[in-house]
Parts: sequence; C-alpha cells; structure tokens
Amino acid sequence: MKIDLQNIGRRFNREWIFRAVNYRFEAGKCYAILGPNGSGKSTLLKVIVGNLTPSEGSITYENTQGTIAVEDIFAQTAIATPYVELIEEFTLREQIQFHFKFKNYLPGFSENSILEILGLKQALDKPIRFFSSGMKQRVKLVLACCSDATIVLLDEPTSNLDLAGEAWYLALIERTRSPQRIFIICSNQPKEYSFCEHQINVIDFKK
Ligand SMILES: Nc1ncnc2c1ncn2[C@@H]1O[C@H](COP(=O)(O)OP(=O)(O)OP(=O)(O)O)[C@@H](O)[C@H]1O
Repeated sequence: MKIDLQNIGRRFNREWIFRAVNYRFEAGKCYAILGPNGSGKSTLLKVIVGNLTPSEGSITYENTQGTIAVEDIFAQTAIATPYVELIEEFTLREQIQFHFKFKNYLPGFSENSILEILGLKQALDKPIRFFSSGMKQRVKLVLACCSDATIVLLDEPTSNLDLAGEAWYLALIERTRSPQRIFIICSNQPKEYSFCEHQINVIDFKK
C-alpha cells in the first residue's frame, strides 16, 4: 500500500489549515503527524483517509493490485480517534461483535484474543456507558489495531490512559504492526510516537 499526497491543501472558509503537502506513506512504516493544538493534525488525518476532501491537490492510493478509489479506501482503514465514539448502549461483547460485522479480524486475532489483550473479560457483559474513559480508549485502540486494515490511524492514542495503559498501547502496536501496514499517529506527546520512523509537522505546511 502507498498513499501519495500531491500538493494537498485544506481550508475552512478563508483560513488555510495547511498547503502544499507533498508526501508518500508506505507500507511497513509508522508515521507521526505532529503539531500543537489546533494546528490541523486531525484535519490532515481526515483528508488522508478520505473523510474530508482536500481543497486543492490530489491523493492516490495504490496497492499491489493497482489504484484504489478514494470512496473505497474506507475498507482498507481502521481508525481510533476522540471523535469516533463507541456505542454506549452496547455491552463490550456486542461492541466487539458489531465492529467485526464490518471489518475482518487481523489474521491471527479473534474475539477471545482481543478480550485477552484488553484484560476486560470480567466486563464482557457490562454496557460501554459504564466503562471508565481509559477502558473505552483501550477498546477503541484494540478494535482499530486488530482489524484487518492496511492503514491504521490513531489520533491522540494515549488520551485517558494511565502509565500502565501507555505501556499496553506500545505493546499493542508492537504486536500488530507488520510489513503490510501503515500506522499514522496524530500526536503532540513523544511517548505516543517514539516508535515512528517518520514525522510530519503540520506547522511546516502553513502558508
Ligand atoms: N469543520 C470545521 N469547520 C471550520 N473550522 C474547522 C473545522 N474543523 C477544524 N477546524 C479548524 O481547523 C483547525 C485545525 O483543527 P484540528 O482539529 O485539525 O487541529 P489539531 O491539530 O488536531 O488539534 P488538537 O491537537 O487540539 O486535536 C482549527 O483552527 C479548527 O478550529
């Protein structure tokens, strides 16, 4: 998988959030999108994954079979962000089963192994609305990382996680990264992206 950004820009009304982004994301690598609060990290992430159209420039997605249309790229992506919520009325079991009606498990993973990784077997029948914010964050991360998607996008992945949760997150990445996958982490905390070989600072694309 390759994602090519060619001269990408995005604006809201008259304000350009970023311009002239030329960048290539390649399978097997991990990328960090950096920048202070409000600089445009989440906006860039949404553009990369086709949730927002760029105001200028173009994006191409390509795998070994050829070019993938932007409207089909959702099938290749898994995302964990503060703005995509879990379904509060579901129990943990229902949330996992619902998610995997739409996505396949990453090869080698199953409902049981996900529960084992989460360490929340005792909460299997508890509604998500009674989960702590850290428990919810773990669920979001595990659903994204353990889905069979070639592009994994994590926005502020350790928000609401304690020290043990941060170590758990790093172990989850280690366990699920592969030569076929692209990880893109939006962050302003080095502990969240220390494993990323490449960094993109949104501030470099302000004009
Ligand atoms: N739908 C929208 N309409 C208008 N402006 C928007 C919209 N979405 C984002 N913005 C603006 O774009 C800028 C970048 O926002 P964005 O959420 O991408 O920043 P961020 O770097 O992810 O911030 P944070 O670190 O706080 O999450 C902000 O000024 C924000 O107000």
